[in-house]
Amino acid sequence: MGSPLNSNTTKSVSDTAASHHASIVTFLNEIKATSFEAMNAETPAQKRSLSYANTILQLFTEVMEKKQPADRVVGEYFRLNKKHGSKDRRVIRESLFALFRWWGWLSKFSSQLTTQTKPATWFTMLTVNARLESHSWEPFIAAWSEFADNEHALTVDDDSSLVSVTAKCDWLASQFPAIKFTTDELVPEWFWQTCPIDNIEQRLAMVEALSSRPPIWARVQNIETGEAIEKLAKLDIIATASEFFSDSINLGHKSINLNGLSLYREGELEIQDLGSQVVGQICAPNKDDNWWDTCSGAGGKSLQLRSLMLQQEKQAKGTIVASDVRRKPLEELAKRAKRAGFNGISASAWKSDELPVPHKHFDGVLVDAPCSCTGTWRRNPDMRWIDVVDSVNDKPALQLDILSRSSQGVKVGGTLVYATCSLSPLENEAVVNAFLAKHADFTLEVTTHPFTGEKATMHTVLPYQADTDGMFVARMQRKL
Ligand SMILES: C[S@@+](CC[C@H](N)C(=O)[O-])C[C@H]1O[C@@H](n2cnc3c(N)ncnc32)[C@H](O)[C@@H]1O
Repeated sequence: MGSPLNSNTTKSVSDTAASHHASIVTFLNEIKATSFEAMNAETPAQKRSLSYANTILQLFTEVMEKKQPADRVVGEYFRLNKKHGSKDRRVIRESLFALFRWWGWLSKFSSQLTTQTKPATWFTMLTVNARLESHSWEPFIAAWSEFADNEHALTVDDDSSLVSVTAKCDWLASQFPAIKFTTDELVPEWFWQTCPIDNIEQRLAMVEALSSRPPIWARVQNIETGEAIEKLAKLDIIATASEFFSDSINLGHKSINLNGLSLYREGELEIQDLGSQVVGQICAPNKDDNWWDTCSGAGGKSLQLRSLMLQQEKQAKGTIVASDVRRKPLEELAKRAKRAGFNGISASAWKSDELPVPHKHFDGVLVDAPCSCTGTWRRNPDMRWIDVVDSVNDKPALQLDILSRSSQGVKVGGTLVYATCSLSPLENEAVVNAFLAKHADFTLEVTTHPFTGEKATMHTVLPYQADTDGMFVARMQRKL
């Protein structure tokens, strides 16, 4: 990766992004103000496609205007609107998330399709969106295309030809020759400012990964991985073992009702992205170690650390203290630990700047710091359009503060691990280097990147290396 640019440049990018966002919200509200009833819907498919178009518009506008996560907005909508069946939900949900995935291109229509009315532009967006994703609800796509009243049919001869972002970009250019499209613009410009990648191939691989969904990754606990795969197969869930960690499985892309799985209810399966699992593997706790997970949230990594101890010995004496400034996630961790039947995990909330644990006490301290979460954009494509450059720039001071305070818990000879799910060197290498500059008693250790085999002191797990979220991890040791 290159080095992030200076604050003047990011300020001008930030101003441009804010004014673009405001004009998009105005555009969406203008469409909302017009009535789709004026469209001449005759067939049942046309009527239903209008209703979908309207719902998707309401939800999309709400996410963009209120800057609230799409998952929360759509979840609340379906909670309040029980009329939708499972097919309706699928069309609405998948179209909505896809709009965010391709918004870097689709948003251009708002200002550059000047020959269309605004509602017709919305139908063009929905049609192109469905084509880019190769969605299968053809009667509704055909209806959207008719309402769009386009000079082009917006069809794809062979869906299998649109497999890469480059192919999609070429198809789009062929449909709209007057508009210029590039693959870089599928993520906001500020991403490239804060996560600069000079190498063109790596840049394209990053866009490709951020424009597709990763599979559901899970960790198997208490039982053998093969046994878990067999139990899932009996329920028609095809799971495959990961080639990297013996307790990891890939559950594919279909959503799963976890509470319907006895494997999950009995604590033998925990959902955890494979990239996130790298962090526990780099911590590599010994069976009788005492670890402190200082930003535990609901404890995804606390559970992993304990599981790694128990894999070494069923009666492993090791312990984990989990801390967070929020109480609710710690309560959730207690439930998950109970479900797994894990003893040895306790909670101690941060209530002030004072350590909630003894000084120089722990064999290992994990700081999974709050961050911009750019590494999780594959799962939350909306975040790239509702977050701003400050979501990166605001974090390093807090991250350094948490890392410095947490480091006091490490005993001499003990391990300190810093991790984020950010792809930005500002939140990663720069924070570790700033910490080391003030803490001569800590030194970096060389570790091996599990996916690439590279040996280095700091690793960024890139989403395209093993079809995961992005993560950063660095391991240090206290010398004095
Ligand atoms: C990246 S998330 C942790 C995810 C978690 N470790 C997991 O594996 O599921 C960061 C966590 O840091 C917590 N946090 C935010 N500010 C904090 C602070 N000043 N001190 C400690 N934790 C903080 C947040 O509440 C959040 O749960």
